[in-house]
Amino acid sequence: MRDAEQVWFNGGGSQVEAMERAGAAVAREAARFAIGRGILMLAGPGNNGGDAYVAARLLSEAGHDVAVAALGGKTEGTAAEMRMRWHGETVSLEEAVPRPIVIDGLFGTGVARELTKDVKTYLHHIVNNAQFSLAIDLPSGLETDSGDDLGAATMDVTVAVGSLKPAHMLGAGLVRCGHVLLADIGIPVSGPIWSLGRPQLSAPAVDAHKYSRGMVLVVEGDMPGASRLCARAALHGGAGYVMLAGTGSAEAGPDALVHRRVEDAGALRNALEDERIGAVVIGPGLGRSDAAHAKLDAVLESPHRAVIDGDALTLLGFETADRLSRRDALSVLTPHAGEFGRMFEGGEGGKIARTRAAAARSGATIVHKGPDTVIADGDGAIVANSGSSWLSTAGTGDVLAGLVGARIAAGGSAGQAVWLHGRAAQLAGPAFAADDLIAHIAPAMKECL
Ligand SMILES: NC(=O)C1=CN([C@@H]2O[C@H](COP(=O)(O)OP(=O)(O)OC[C@H]3O[C@@H](n4cnc5c(N)ncnc54)[C@H](OP(=O)(O)O)[C@@H]3O)[C@@H](O)[C@H]2O)[C@@H](O)CC1
Ligand SMILES: Nc1ncnc2c1ncn2[C@@H]1O[C@H](COP(=O)(O)OP(=O)(O)O)[C@@H](O)[C@H]1O
Ligand SMILES: [K+]
Repeated sequence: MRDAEQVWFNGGGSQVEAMERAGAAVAREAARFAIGRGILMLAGPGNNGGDAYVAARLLSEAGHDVAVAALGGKTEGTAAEMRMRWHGETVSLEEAVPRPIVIDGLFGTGVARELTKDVKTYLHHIVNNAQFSLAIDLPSGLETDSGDDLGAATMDVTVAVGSLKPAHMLGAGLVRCGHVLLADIGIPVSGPIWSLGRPQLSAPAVDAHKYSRGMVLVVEGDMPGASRLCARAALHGGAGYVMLAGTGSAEAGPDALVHRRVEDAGALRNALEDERIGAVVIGPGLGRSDAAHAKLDAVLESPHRAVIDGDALTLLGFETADRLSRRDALSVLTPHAGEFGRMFEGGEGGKIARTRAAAARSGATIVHKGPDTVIADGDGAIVANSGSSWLSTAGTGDVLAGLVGARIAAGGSAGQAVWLHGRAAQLAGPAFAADDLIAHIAPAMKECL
């Protein structure tokens, strides 16, 4: 957004115009929710405060009862001009009395440090005593690029100005922003970060056969239940043929699953000679023994697309970037936060920046899981909110790994799998077990055809 604004200003766009549009968008949304109730506008010293003064003026002109609570501090440039154009009631933040509607324009993308104790106390008091709260661009005290909480209050609605910022989809932002509305202010925005939308999938071609649909080999581990969840998810994720390679019982269904007896890494290498394999999944329930490590080596040395999950990620540890950058075929890593930390220590910035850096170092696609899943590769990053915190139950990661295997075996993407996984969870409703999620993959897929 900062870059887009700069390009727009360089091309003759004016800051006054941008701020008028931002303030107008905020006023429009606030008016819809205010329905005649008194409004308290919190205005900070920067451009976020500038937007607030514009919105206050427009709402007041439209007949709303508006008071401004201003935070001290030096206001300069366009924001100072907007402050001067406001002629209504103004008090200091300390003097402000809560009103039914609060609009928070203290800080936006320019928040630079923790809110002071005083500012935080006033802000929370006013927001908590309002009937409805709306943040301009970001809840004040939410760090833009990471979603880290520097003292923000929890808002009902946030009006994102011009484009979503990472904090609208990451970390504490998931709770603090409330419902996020996007206001177009006529500044074209493009960049390497997107939010995940519903994918467009197609039914198999008329002349499809099981191998052309995508064949997935799942390496069975010490915990065969995890591997089976993964293999079943691959079957329902659209794969034409799913083989479970290990020593577990073939009696544990489903019958459509092909069991191949694979005792050790040598036998796995033989199985991997099959050129029809579209993707290999290793990691769910794998275990961390030497035998597991040898199987992982066999997969990494194979020419197949690979999904690397769970224990396999921990086995790779800090060697991940080195090992994977030597692979020619696509590798998709699916770590949760703990596994990510065991592979890529430290790193600068928020989750998006750290995941992109890891993808660049390893040459892999990285699905960095959590309520704010970040999918990064050399082209950029996609952020996905699954929309179901019920996913926080054992085994759902195994289901995701199988889905990723099915999608990439069919020439699709990890993003498709993440969307299907999240949507299946929404359709499954509350308190499901990972097994139950699988039955909801097909209905989720139906929405994409
Ligand atoms: N660019 C544009 O034209 C457009 C921008 N737009 C709007 O501008 C917003 C970005 O504005 P911005 O860059 O001025 O930053 P902003 O969020 O107002 O905060 C900076 C001010 O706060 C202060 N401050 C920071 N942290 C603090 C703390 N913890 N405690 C106390 N003070 C603190 C900081 O002071 P300093 O750090 O210098 O001491 C500075 O004075 C953006 O979110 C959108 O709403 C739209 O109008 C569209 C056009
Ligand atoms: N609070 C949450 N909200 C949304 N999705 C979540 C949440 N917690 C976990 N998930 C998702 O659930 C899955 C859990 O995977 P993982 O942690 O590997 O679990 P397991 O290893 O038990 O299968 C991931 O897809 C993750 O993104
Ligand atoms: K704000």
